[in-house]
Amino acid sequence: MKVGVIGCGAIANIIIDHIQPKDNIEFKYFFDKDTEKAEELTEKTNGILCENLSEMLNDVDLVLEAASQEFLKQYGVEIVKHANLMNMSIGALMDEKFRKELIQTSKNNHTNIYAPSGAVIGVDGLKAACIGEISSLTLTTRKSPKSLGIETDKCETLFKGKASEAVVKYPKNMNVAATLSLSCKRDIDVEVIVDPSVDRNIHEVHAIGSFGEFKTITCNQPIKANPKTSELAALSAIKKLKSLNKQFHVGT
Ligand SMILES: NC(=O)C1=CN([C@@H]2O[C@H](COP(=O)(O)OP(=O)(O)OC[C@H]3O[C@@H](n4cnc5c(N)ncnc54)[C@H](OP(=O)(O)O)[C@@H]3O)[C@@H](O)[C@H]2O)C=CC1
Ligand SMILES: O=C([O-])CC(=O)C(=O)O
Repeated sequence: MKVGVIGCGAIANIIIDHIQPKDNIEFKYFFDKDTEKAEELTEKTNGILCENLSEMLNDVDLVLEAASQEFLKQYGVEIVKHANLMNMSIGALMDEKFRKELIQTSKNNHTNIYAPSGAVIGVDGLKAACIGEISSLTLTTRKSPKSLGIETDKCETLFKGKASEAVVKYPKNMNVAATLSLSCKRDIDVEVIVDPSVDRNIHEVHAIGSFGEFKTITCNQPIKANPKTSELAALSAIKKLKSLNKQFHVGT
């Protein structure tokens, strides 16, 4: 599988460091608006540096988007006309008009869109549970001021509302709210808490439905290069990428 990478920051670096020759995944093209970051990955992989997206589109099986919601909204539809898409900035897909256009275009062009579970556990169980009725589904995210990009010494709720609003207000911190929402086709209830006493990115999910009830707490190790982002997000993409070459699939 030949892959083009858009966004050569924290997630892309972890992914590339973990993929081995036996995985049969070739990271070939790299683009980032920060050219130095793209150059670093190009050198590391002996790949090709791109000045724009179109330079890679006709020669890749899959584009890995690890850039931003803004990029995905602007170029996602163009990508799925040519190649499969793995997108990390899933918050962009809470925009229904964009999501429908993206999915319809991928259908028309026989390409696929993969959104890894990202920085939250339990998406597998939630997808299964949603076959039945879900009566309540909430996400409480607790992050340090550094992770949220603010300065404060007070622990307080910064936001309470729907996932669709959270991904707009916190585009670099609340993609998990979109993953949970889209995995069960509802705009879930979200609370964002800034807590100076934590050094992890913590996501608590509480689901109640006809299946029963579950509570999960993911205490994520932030990535040093970008404390907004948790290591698990990159690891979930690695697992998903590797699964695309496999015949045996465990879990939903
Ligand atoms: N699904 C999930 O659970 C999670 C998703 N994410 C999301 O994944 C994405 C990548 O995260 P991460 O690797 O930590 O981010 P980083 O900021 O470390 O890396 C992203 C890189 O992409 C570049 N970039 C941003 N917008 C564009 C654009 N329009 N065109 C070209 N390059 C662009 C950035 O440049 P610059 O720095 O100059 O903006 C940066 O170099 C983010 O959107 C993040 O919010 C993160 C964590 C969890
Ligand atoms: O990495 C995390 O903990 C979550 C995150 O940034 C996001 O959902 O965008």
